[in-house]
This record gives sequence, structure tokens and C-alpha cells, in this order.
Amino acid sequence: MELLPRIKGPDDVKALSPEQLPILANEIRQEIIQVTSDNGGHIGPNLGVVELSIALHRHFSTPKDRFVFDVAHQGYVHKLLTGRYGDKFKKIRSTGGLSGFLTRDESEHDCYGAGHAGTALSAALGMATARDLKGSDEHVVAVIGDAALTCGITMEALNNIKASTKRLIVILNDNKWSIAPNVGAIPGYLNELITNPVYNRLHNDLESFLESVPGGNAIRKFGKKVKAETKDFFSDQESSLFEKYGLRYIGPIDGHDQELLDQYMTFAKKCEEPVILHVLTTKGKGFEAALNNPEKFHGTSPFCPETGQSKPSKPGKPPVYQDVFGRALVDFAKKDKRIVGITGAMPSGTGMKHLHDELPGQYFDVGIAEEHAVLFAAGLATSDIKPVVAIYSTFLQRAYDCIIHDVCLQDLDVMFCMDRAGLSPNDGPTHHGLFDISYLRCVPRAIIMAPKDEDELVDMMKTGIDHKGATFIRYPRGNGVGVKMKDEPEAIEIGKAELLREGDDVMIWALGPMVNDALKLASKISAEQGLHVGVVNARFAKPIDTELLLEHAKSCRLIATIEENVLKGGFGSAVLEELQDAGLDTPVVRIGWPDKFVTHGNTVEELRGDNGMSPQQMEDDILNRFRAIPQESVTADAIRFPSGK
Ligand SMILES: Cc1ncc(C[n+]2csc(CCOP(=O)(O)OP(=O)(O)O)c2C)c(N)n1
Ligand SMILES: CC(=O)[C@@H](O)[C@H](O)COP(=O)(O)O
Ligand SMILES: [Mg+2]
Repeated sequence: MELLPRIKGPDDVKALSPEQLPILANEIRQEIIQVTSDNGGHIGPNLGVVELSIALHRHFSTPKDRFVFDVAHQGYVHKLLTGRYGDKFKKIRSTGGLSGFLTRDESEHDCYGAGHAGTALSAALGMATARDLKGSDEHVVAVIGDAALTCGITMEALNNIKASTKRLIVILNDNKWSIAPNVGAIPGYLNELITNPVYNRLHNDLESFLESVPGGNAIRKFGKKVKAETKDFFSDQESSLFEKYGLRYIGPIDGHDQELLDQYMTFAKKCEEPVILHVLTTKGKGFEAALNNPEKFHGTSPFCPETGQSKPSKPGKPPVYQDVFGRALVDFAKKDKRIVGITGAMPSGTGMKHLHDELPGQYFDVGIAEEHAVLFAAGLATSDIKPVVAIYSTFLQRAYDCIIHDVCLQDLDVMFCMDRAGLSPNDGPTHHGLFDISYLRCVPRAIIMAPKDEDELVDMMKTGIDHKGATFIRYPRGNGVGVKMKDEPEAIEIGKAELLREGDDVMIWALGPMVNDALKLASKISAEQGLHVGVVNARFAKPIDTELLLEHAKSCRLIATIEENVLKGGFGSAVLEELQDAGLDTPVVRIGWPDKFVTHGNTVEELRGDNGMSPQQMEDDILNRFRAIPQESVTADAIRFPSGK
């Protein structure tokens, strides 16, 4: 009988014999490989933390003890060990299945949610401090990756630990990888700790502890030998960066050695000071294809479990927006050496890898450091460099003040390219880019564009590169619409919309790829309802083409807006503001995302249908609103609903 199905929580893990643990580890790996081959997901990070997660559940007991995982993309093993094996896990990241990250409402064992990097240490410190204030005795364990150390918030928390608590356990899961190879000074420093082990300064307590456990003496002797050999490397009083921050540094140890993990976890639990246990793991361990390509298998689409080959997508699909962006950026950067590209540890996801490969001198990966990326760009822009900052819509939320205070207030010339604007269906609420129009529209000097297709994306990049000031281009995850690309991009007049279809009953003002949905809708309503429905490709959420909008507001019975953004403060709100400012009361129906966090699901279409944004729902919204307008020339029964209502 397999072990995994019997594991309902930490007590079941603790009940296993040491001999059973590798069997359990293997079962977990097979389950993760199988399920992610069907659903896609973060297979690499999770295969790397199997033994570590087992050790955590053998030494601590959630929900009383608390685990805080950074990003929480590596929480699949924790979920499998806390009763979520089975149908729910088989649908992880899919409709009705588990979240691909931890969320507080999914399980009592998940004390803290995530999806964005860098939050774990601060949250864990908050929990430890709360414990101290209440006088309770639970353990708090933060699990952070090596790339989490490139994140400023992690360093802010590190700085605060010593002043805040006496007991906090930090597990540094060092696999040398972010999504791409980790960057900056941190990996080099961690490597120093590995190649010249800081060695945990065999204090009496650790030394006597190691004497008391089987095999401990060997570790103790190794430690003394290393200390002797490295004494010139580290003077006694300064052994590691972490100890300067007031944490006891232990490690590095093999994060796949279950026995070693047991010993060091036992020791860490006894520490009456904050401790960081540096474990070395291998991303993708147990699956050859992931070992050979850690970047691809950090977060992957469905694949063949035997070969690791991605499951074939429909032939002839249009290019994905990130690659259109990346290739165009290379072309622009070749023509203008002032152009540089900046990514926050997302070269492949943003398409910046194309610039890295072709013009490495004009490429910068600053790590998981979005605030720094924007400030770095601001500094570059003061010296006649044209920075192009490629950060997902959702991750750019991190750098909001830097956008306002540093780039726009100083009127600096920076172009922001925000991929994943719209839904990231499988990643869910932490990754949907549904707020950027709202959070940017109120910022003076911000110019916000959204292309209707991949060809217009490149035109908007040209527009942003030519413009002297802050421009933001937002576009969705995934494939373009398959239009022919111009040979040479053409800049667009700032604030100029594009009239695609005439109409005087209803004018649909759509933004971004929703323009294509709007054209289909207009044709259908016109054909079925005998209404004259027009479509405008708005192109700009700021500034709006006020002249054209007011012309339509005076000539049409209804203005409809459609956007891939929340309605609150979105593009439709901008249209309302313009009409009000002009003293016009033309009816407006706004179609966009509701004021809620949209869960994860299988597809964009499915989530749209769940949130009132299917084609039929959009059509009904428009007709309902049109029908409610008191108009002598159009009687209510002249409007037949497609469904015959
Ligand atoms: C603020 C933010 N920026 C970027 C990302 C994208 N991202 C997700 S995981 C990851 C790398 C994490 O590396 P590490 O912490 O070392 O964990 P590992 O995947 O190696 O286990 C990145 C950059 C994110 N989730 N949040
Ligand atoms: C966990 C994380 O934030 C990234 O791995 C993210 O899931 C990547 O998203 P894309 O797959 O849309 O690039
Ligand atoms: Mg890592």
C-alpha cells in the first residue's frame, strides 16, 4: 500500500520509520511529476523541496506551528503532507482545484498566502513577534529561496529580526536558481559559504549536540577540520552576513539528506536565538528533464512525463506577446544604443531573454527587485539612456511609489512594458493583471497604452521610445491575434483612438485585445437587432481621445466600454469622467472586471464567463442598457434578445 494516500497531516509523517521516508519521497515526486504533466505548474521548485518538506513536518506540527513559504510556489509537497493528496491535488491550478500557491482559506495548515516573492520573512517575523507578545510557544519557520535574498523586503525583514524576536527559524533553500540563474552579489556570497563553509562555529551547544546524535561526530570532526582550514577566511567573531544580522547561521547542509535534515532541525528547534539553516537543494531533483532545464521547469505548461517534451500546442498559433515584445526591443536597441532593457528576474517570461541573447551589453536583470528596477531606470534616464522596464502588471504593483515619486514627478523618460495585463488563469488572483489601468491612470504625466494586437504592440513601443516621458504599455499573457506585422513600426499620435466601425445607436469603445471581441459583438448585434453599432479601438487609457469620444457621445444613444481591468477606476471610469466634464449625460454601460479577487481556473474564457464577461453576457449588458434608455424611436419590443427572451 502506498504511503502517501495515508498521510493526512504531520502526525502521520512523524509516525513513519526512517526507512519509509525515501519511499514517501519517491511517491511524492511521482505524484508531482504526474499531476504537473497534466496541469502544468511549478514542478522544478517542488521536486527540490521534497526531503525538506518531509523534515519540516517531522519536526513541527502545523497548524500550531507555522510555516511561511516565500512565493509559495514550492508548497505542493506541504499540501500533499497535509491531507490534500487526491482529486483536489490532481486539479491544482485548475478550476475547482487547489491553488498553485498557499492561501489562508484553503487549509488550516496554510497560515499565510503568497504568490509574490519576498514576503515570507517579514510575515514570519510578525507571527513570531505576536507569539512573543502573547507568550505562546509555537514555532515559526520561514522557507525562503536563494533568489528571495535579491528582494529588498527580505533584507528589510532581516534587518529587523534581532530587534524583534528571540525565536525564529529561517530555512534558506539554496538551489542557485531564481526562474533563470540567480543574479547579483548574493549567489556569489552564498557560494562562498558553500565552498569555504562558514561552518557553524562549533559552539559548545552544537558540538555537544552533534556528539549526542548518531553520525554527529563525523559532522563535528568535519566542522573542526573546516574551521581550521578556513580560519583565515573568517575570523571567529565574523562568520557570516547572517550573523551580522543577529541570526545564528548553520550550514550549508545537503537539503536532500533526510538524516542530516533531521539532526539540524532538531538543533534549530532548541536554539534560543533566531537561526538560519542554509540547505543546498537541486531544483527538479528526480526528473531528468527538469534537472537539464531548470528555467523551463520552474513553471511549465503541460508536458509528457516520460520525456519532458511540452505538449504540442495547436499548429500555426500566433506568436506570444512576450516574444513579439522581446524581438522588437532587440530591433529598437540595435538602432539606438541608448535603449537598455531591465527585468526583475523574469527574462523568459517578459521576452527580455531576446535582448540578453543578442545585446547583453544593453540588458540588465536586477533580480526580484521591482522597486530597484524602476529606480535604476530613473537614474539611467537622467543620463540620456532610454530604459525599457519589462515587469508583469501584477509585479509592477510593488514599485508604485517609485513610478510616482521618481519617474513621473521628475518627468523622466522611461518606458514600461507590462505583460500579463489581464488574466493569468492558472496562477490566479496574485498574478491577474487587472489593476494597472486604475493604479496608473491617476498618476500625472503617465501615458497608458493597450494594443489591440501584436502589430500594434510594436507601434506602441515605437510611440513610447519616441516619447520623452513615462509611457506604459499593457498587454496580455499568451498568443497574439495573428495579424500581419508591418515591416516598419509606426508611432501613434499620443491620445489618438482608431475608429474601426461606424455606428450611431451604440458605439463600443474597447481597449486592448478586447477590441476584437467588440468587433464580433458589433456585427452580431447589428445583424440580429438591426442596430447600428460601431467600434473604436481606444488605444489609450490615458490620455483618452476626448474629441472623438465627445463626438460619439453627442451622436449616439449609448456608449459601451470594454476593458481587461477592474471597473473601479478603469478605462470605463475615464470615459464617464470625460463625459461628465463635458456636461454630457449620454448613457454609458461599462464592461470590465468586478470589484473582487478573481480566482484561478483553466482558461480565460471560463473565468470571463464566471464574472459576467462572456460574449453573451457582454451582449446582454449592452442590450439591457440600450433597452432601458427612454427613446421614442426604439420601442422595448424592437429589441429581441438572442435567446428569444
Ligand atoms: C514580486 C515578484 N517578482 C517576481 C516573481 C516571479 N517569480 C516567481 S518565483 C521566482 C524565483 C524564486 O526563486 P527562489 O526564491 O530562489 O525560489 P526557487 O524557485 O528557486 O525555489 C520569481 C522571480 C514573483 N513571484 N514575485
Ligand atoms: C511563481 C511565479 O510568480 C512565476 O513562476 C509565475 O507563475 C510565472 O508566470 P508565467 O507562467 O505567466 O510567466
Ligand atoms: Mg532558488
